[in-house]
Amino acid sequence: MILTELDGAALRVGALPEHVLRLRAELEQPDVWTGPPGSQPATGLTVELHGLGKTYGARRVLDAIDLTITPGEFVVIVGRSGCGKSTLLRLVAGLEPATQGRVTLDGLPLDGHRDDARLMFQDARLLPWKSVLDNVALGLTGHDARERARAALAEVGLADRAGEWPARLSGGQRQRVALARALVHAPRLLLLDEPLGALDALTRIEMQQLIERLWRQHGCTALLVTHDVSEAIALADRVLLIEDHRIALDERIALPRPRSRGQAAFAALEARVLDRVLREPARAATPSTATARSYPNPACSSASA
Ligand SMILES: Nc1ncnc2c1ncn2[C@@H]1O[C@H](COP(=O)(O)OP(=O)(O)OP(=O)(O)O)[C@@H](O)[C@H]1O
Repeated sequence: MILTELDGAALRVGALPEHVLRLRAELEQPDVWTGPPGSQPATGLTVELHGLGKTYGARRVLDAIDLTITPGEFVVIVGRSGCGKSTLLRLVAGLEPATQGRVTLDGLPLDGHRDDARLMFQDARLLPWKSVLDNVALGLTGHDARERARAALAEVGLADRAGEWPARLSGGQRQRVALARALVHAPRLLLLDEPLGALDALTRIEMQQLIERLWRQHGCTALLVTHDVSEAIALADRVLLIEDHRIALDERIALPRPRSRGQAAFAALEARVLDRVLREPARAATPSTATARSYPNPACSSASA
């Protein structure tokens, strides 16, 4: 049952609300391609960081980071506030230049923002004077632009809200529109900067499940920044911890999908990663030793970045 965890949460507050039942039906659709008719799922980009560093004036944020993200992988970045998570995402998005090293996508040096990499932020950033459909269709060209936008809205369960103004949607619905706006371009890389940070707990879990399903169907590579370790364990193939300007932990999450927070292995991993994130940086191991080797876990394998 996909929504065991959601059911559990809902049951604690009473009967399952109608929107949860609707979402359950949506999520339990077979895992088949639901993109625009005639289109194909994308192939995820390979993302490589070679000695990547960033300073703002005298402030060093990231230092000599090496990392390879394989096509279709879902990588989640966690770490204390201000450690450089969003900075890393912006560098991979080509929104800012690195001050040291470089990013390559499929082996090609990144040179500014690319159309096949799409971003989603905590704030949906919809244009309030355009309808939901026109927001999703923004930047699309061709006679079938609106049809493709409609298909993307259907993918996120909002086909019936196409003509609405963004202001009339809930926060969760606005984030669904933002997700549709990203996916309509068939991105090969999806960059998610704390997109669920402002949502309530139940909506957040719904959105995690939606993102996971659509990431799988679309076949893109995904890089997500979050403060929420539970969200990281729910979604990630790998969880990276940024600490002291470097990747201090690179933990492979081998739990089968879809995942449930009710599983003992989930809870154990969450507790272990959270414990590592909260450890005082001064007492943390150096990047070369702070791998899961210090935290043996039969369910997971891990490697230093
Ligand atoms: N444009 C900028 N100019 C100067 N300093 C910046 C700039 N952007 C970020 N910083 C600094 O870089 C550091 C890392 O910021 P970043 O936003 O990447 O952290 P974060 O881990 O995403 O934080 P949070 O979890 O609080 O969102 C912070 O000290 C921040 O003040």
